[in-house]
Formats: sequence, C-alpha cells, structure tokens
Amino acid sequence: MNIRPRRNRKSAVIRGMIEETRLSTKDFIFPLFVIEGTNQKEEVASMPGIYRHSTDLLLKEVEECLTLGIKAFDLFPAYPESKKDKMATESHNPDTFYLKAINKVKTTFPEACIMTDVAMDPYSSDGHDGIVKDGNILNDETLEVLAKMAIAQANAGADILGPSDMMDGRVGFLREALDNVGHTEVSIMSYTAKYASAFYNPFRDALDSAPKAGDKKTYQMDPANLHEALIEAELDEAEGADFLMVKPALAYLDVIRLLKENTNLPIAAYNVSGEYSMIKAAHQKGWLDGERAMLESLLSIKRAGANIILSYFAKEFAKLQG
Ligand SMILES: NCc1[nH]cc(CCC(=O)O)c1CC(=O)O
Ligand SMILES: [Mg+2]
Repeated sequence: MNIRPRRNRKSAVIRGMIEETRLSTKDFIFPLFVIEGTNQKEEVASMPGIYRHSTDLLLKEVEECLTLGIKAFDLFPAYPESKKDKMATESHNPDTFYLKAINKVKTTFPEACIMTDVAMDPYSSDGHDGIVKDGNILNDETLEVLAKMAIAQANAGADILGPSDMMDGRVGFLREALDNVGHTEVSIMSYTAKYASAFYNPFRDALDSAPKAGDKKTYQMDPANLHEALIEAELDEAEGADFLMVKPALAYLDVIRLLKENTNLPIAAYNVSGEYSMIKAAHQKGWLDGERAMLESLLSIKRAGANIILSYFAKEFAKLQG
C-alpha cells in the first residue's frame, strides 16, 4: 500500500488544514417570530429554545445576535385569528405591528440585514399562501396581494424580500411592482424550490397558520421531483431573483447541489422548523448529541452547495464560535 488515506486523518491539525467545508456565522440568516404587544416572549412548544417576541424584546434578541456575529434576520409575524381574512388585508395595513417591527429593527440597527416574508398565510383566514376560491388557490389574483405586501415591507425598510408562496410569476411581478415605486435596491430571495413538506409543522404551530382545509400540494413542489426545480430556477432567474432558495434543506441536499451547478446566483437553503425540532427532541430524549447533530447537518447543507443557510440553529451555532 503506497496510498493510505488515513494519513490525512491522523491529527486534528491535518484534518483542520484539509477541511473542504467550513461554516461561518456569516453564512446564516436567523428566522425570528414576532407578535404584537410589549414584554412578550413565548416559547414555541414544538421548537424548544425558539420564541415569539414582541417588538421590544425582539430588539434585545437582535442586539444579542449582532454581538454574536449574526447579522441577517428573517422576520415572521404571528397574528391572532381576529386579524385574518380571505384577502390577507392586514398584510399591507401600514399600521400593522409587523411592518412597524421591521421598521423599528432596521432603524435601530441599520447594519442588520432584514429579510421579510411575502406570502398570505399568516394573515389568511384560510391558512393558505394564496386567495382561496371554491377550494382552488388563485394564482394571478394572489400576485396583486403579494405586490401590496411586498411594497409595504420595502417601505418599512426590508433589505431582502422572501416570496415563500410558490405562485407562478411572482418574482417578476414583485420586481416590477417594487421598481415602479422606486425600490430598485430591495432584493428578492425567491423560495424557488419549496416542497410540500411534513417538516413545516412546528413553524405552523409558531404562527398558528396551518391550512384550514386541504393542503399546499397544488402550489408547493412534489418531494418526488428533482428536475422540476430547474424549471423553477430558470424562471426565477429570468424574472430577476437575486438569490434562489431550496426548502427544506436536509431532505433536499440533491436539489441544493443541482441548482448550485446550474446557476451563477447565490443559493440559499432553509433548514426548516421540523429539521430543528427533530434534533432538539432526540437530544432531549438522550438519543443523540444535539450539538454534534446540529453541526453535522449544517455542514452538510453547506457542502451540498448552499452559500446561505436560514436556520433556527443560527444563534446556537454563533455561540459555539465564541
Ligand atoms: N409561506 C409559508 C411559510 N414560510 C416559511 C415556512 C416554513 C418554515 C419552517 O418550517 O421553518 C412556511 C410554511 C408553509 O409553507 O406552510
Ligand atoms: Mg416559481
């Protein structure tokens, strides 16, 4: 034997030098849940360690994360049922707490990068990402609502908008709507390949946003499909997306790799709520080492080709870098 791969594994120093993939706090976007009120901090039952914050406490959380090196945040609002309707009207009410929270965070911490979510579900009495009519999700009518909320979020100070709804044509529609009102600098991170996944349930608990009837399979992608993601990617790129996202991440590492190899745009991956919760739950049961499982899964997402990772583990990861 003149070739022994184990020689390159013999010490921590050598292993460190030949590491092909390295995670950095700069890779992360930290999703945060926002609720109305003051001095509110509620743990999400199915996401240990993750909270819904009122704006005042959200500012403290953002400040702490900035100190740890996390500079990018994705804000999601949780609304009570009383604020929801079929048309998601509250999403573009200029006085709504979510838009005010975006503005407050951005003006308090101008150095932070603030991403927001463009989709109807947190404000929809149907719990769907689009307008529901006779059990169908209307595509083109939904685009008008998305454009209103996108402009409202851009006006509030969002740096990056994240359309997470999977309506066809929305990236181009939003790009034009934003440009028409002068928001040419606001970026779009498209949820390009978003699958109809079982791993979103804890998020829907956090937002109380589960569909009231039916599922999301007529707009979110079928987990069986890989190449269909390329169709979505080509369209989003042509429509002016600045970043392409794959979601979820761990069960879709092949999709991350495929998109990475087929675009020059940066690729983001969303390490979703269920991926977080299953590691936390197994750790709580003593069935695996949660910290190692976290690091290994985050590493796999980057190794697959993601430039950016949206993850509920972001803060925990940053703390470990210490
Ligand atoms: N527009 C909805 C939206 N935006 C982000 C997530 C999921 C995020 C997560 O699970 O962490 C979802 C859930 C869904 O599509 O039902
Ligand atoms: Mg699409």
